[in-house]
Amino acid sequence: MENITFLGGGSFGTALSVMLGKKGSSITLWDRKTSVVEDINIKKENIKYLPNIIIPSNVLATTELDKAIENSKYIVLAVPSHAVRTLCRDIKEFITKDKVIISIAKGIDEESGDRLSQVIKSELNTESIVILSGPSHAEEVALDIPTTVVVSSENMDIAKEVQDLFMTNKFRVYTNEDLIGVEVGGAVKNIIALAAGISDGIGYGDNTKAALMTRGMSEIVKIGTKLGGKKETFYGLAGMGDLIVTCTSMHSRNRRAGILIGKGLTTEEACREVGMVVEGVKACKAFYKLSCKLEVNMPITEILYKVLFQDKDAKYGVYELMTRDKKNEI
Ligand SMILES: NC(=O)c1ccc[n+]([C@@H]2O[C@H](COP(=O)([O-])OP(=O)(O)OC[C@H]3O[C@@H](n4cnc5c(N)ncnc54)[C@H](O)[C@@H]3O)[C@@H](O)[C@H]2O)c1
Ligand SMILES: O=P(O)(O)OC[C@H](O)CO
Repeated sequence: MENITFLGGGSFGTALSVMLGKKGSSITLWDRKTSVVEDINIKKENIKYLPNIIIPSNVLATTELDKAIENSKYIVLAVPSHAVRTLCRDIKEFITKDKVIISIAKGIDEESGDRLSQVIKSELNTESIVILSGPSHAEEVALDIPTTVVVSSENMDIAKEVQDLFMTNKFRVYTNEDLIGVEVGGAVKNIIALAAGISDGIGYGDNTKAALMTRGMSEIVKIGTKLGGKKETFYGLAGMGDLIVTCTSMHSRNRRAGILIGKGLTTEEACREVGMVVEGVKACKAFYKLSCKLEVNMPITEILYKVLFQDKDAKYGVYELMTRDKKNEI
C-alpha cells in the first residue's frame, strides 16, 4: 500500500486520511498546530475539525514538514485556497520530481485570479498536479457515506493513478479532463451557497433557494465557459453536484455562514462563529473582480459582494435582484 501525506489537518484532510487509512494506506498528516497533531496522535480524534470520528492507527500526525513529505509519493494539499501559495513556498525544497501533488481546495487565487493548479504549477515547477473536487462533505466521507467526486489534471495518466488511489466502495472517483471546468465549478458554487444560506437566514423559502441555485448555475456556466471550461462539466459533480450539496446541507460552512449573515451578523462575525474556512467569501471578491474584467454578468455574485463587503442590507439585495430589468431566461 502507498504512503500518502496530507498537508493540513482540517476537516477534509482529516476525513480523507481516515478513509484512506481504513483502506490500508500509511498516512502522514501534517498540521501547523501542535494541539491538532497531539489530539490525532494521542486521543486518535481531531477534536477541533472532525470530532467524534476515530482516527485509525496508521494515520500519524506531525508538525515537521520535511519529515511529513520525505517518504510519500502522493502529497495532498489540504489547506484552504488562500494558503495554497504560501504552503507551496514552504514545501518547495522538499518536492522532488517523483512527487504527485493533489489539491482538494476549492477557490482561486484572490490576487491574480489564477486557478489553484496554476498557482501550484508556478510555485512548485511541476506538471504532476491533480485536482480533486465534487460533492463531498468531510463529515459524511469520514462516516463512509457513499460519495462521488471527480479528479482532473493536465496529465490524465496521473489523474487515473489518483482515481485508483482514492477509490473505495463508498468513495467513487470519476476522471474528467476538463481541468478548468472542475476548478471553476468548485470555486463558484461556494458563492452561490453563501447566497442560498443568506436567503434561508432571512427566512425566505424553498422557491427563493431554488431560484438562487438555478440562476447561480447560470452564473457558473457563464463565467466558467468564458474562462475555458466545458458546459458539461458544470452540469456534473464539480458543478451542479457540489452546488446541490453545499446549498442544501447544514454541514456546509458556506451555507451556515450565509444563514448567520441573513440573520443580521456581519461577514466577519459569521465566519468567526463558523470557525472553519468559508471559501465563498474570498471567492465572491475574486469572481466579482473577474466578472467585471471579463464583462460577464453575474448579478447574484455582484449583489453578494455588496452584502459581504459594502454593508448592503441582504433583504434589499434580494429586492434588487428581483426588480432588475425583465429578460429572457436563456
Ligand atoms: N470540509 C469539507 O467538507 C470539504 C470538502 C471538500 C473540499 N473542501 C475544501 O478543502 C479545503 C480545506 O477545507 P477544510 O474543510 O479542511 O478546512 P478547515 O477550516 O476545516 O481546516 C483548514 C486547515 O488548514 C490549515 N491552514 C489554514 N491556513 C493555513 C496556512 N496558511 N498554512 C498552513 N495550514 C493552514 C488549518 O490550520 C486547518 O488545519 C477548502 O478549500 C475547502 O473548500 C472541504
Ligand atoms: O462546507 P463547505 O461549504 O465549505 O463545502 C464543503 C465542500 O465543498 C462540499 O463538497
